[in-house]
Amino acid sequence: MSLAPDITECLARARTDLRLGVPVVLAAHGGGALVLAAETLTPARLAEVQGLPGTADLALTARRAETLKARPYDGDLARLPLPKGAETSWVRALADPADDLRHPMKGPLMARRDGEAALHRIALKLAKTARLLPAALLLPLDAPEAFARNWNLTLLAADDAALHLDRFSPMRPVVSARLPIEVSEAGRLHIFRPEDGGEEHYAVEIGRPARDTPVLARLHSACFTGDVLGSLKCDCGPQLHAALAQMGQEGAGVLLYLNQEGRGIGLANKMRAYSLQDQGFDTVEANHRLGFEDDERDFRLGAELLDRLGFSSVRLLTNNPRKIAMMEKNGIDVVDRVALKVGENAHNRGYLATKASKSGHLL
Ligand SMILES: Nc1nc2c(ncn2[C@@H]2O[C@H](COP(=O)(O)OP(=O)(O)OP(=O)(O)O)[C@@H](O)[C@H]2O)c(=O)[nH]1
Ligand SMILES: [Zn+2]
Repeated sequence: MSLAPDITECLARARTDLRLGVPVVLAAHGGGALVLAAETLTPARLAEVQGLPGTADLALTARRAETLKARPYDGDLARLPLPKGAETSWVRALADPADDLRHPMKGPLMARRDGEAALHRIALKLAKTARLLPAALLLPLDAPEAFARNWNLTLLAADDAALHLDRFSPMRPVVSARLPIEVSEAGRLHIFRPEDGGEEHYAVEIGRPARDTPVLARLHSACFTGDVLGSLKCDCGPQLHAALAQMGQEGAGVLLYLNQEGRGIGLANKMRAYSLQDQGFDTVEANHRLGFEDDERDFRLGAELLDRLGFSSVRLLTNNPRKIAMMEKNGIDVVDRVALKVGENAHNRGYLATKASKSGHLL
């Protein structure tokens, strides 16, 4: 047992560093890279990078690259060499689609074909899991360990980082307590905390659901705008309340409140997507223009929490077939799908139609 942080803990530190604008260092066999998140890049740090030997690359996801008409030669990402004397505004304009329509001509952008993209891939995953824009600046380093030590930067072994970024973090129960709520006086709230320092997630148990029969269950992804503010742009608020009400009526159920805001891109990025939707893009196109996939959520989480609570089979309240498939794949038997069609209005009609036509939601 060592007092030093392990790779999971170093990854958590790295995410915090990137959110602050502090660079991190990736070490690979025979070299490495300095990584800075595009969203938090400052002119001072960019100038430091430009004063170092070598040329930095801006790594963008293939989704963002396609919008910018840059070739994603690496398949899932593109590497764009930082032009000499480029300012943070160049990086920002490529990373953030806010001004795409006002200033469409950003290119021609010549993506790199030579060299390796493994470190760039790790950097983009780090930026995504830090809930930042998925774009990062990488400068090759000959001696990453010495560089990190010299500048007091978080150092990550690239192989370990790649492995752990794809791994699902175990969830630990923290506490549970009685919580009488409107739909049922017999409510109980459980708090779970992931070992990787990520967001906590919650489970609301209604009544005393038996563990040996299928439980009425809802996997609800956090939506601050819908759940709390009553936003009319989506159906989340009405779905949350209808699910709880049905559990109250039946006297038993479990609602998982998963902190995967904005289908896993975070609230700031969701608001960026809303801003793009005001420019005429639908919910899926907006995610793509930002550089994200349609849905960045990991539903292994829901299965893990149900398992932790002792449930192995559910009647799932959802219109999303992916949720059903992920439950089945991860050992939870979905004996029934219970449709949850509530809250359609003039503002969210297009959004619901897009979810049905592009994301396969059941009507
Ligand atoms: N990125 C993005 N996320 C959105 C948008 N509108 C709503 N969301 C998020 O979408 C998620 C909706 O989650 P769920 O309620 O689980 O909905 P679902 O996947 O459609 O599945 P069911 O409701 O079970 O049918 C929440 O995390 C919302 O914050 C949007 O336009 N863009
Ligand atoms: Zn919502």
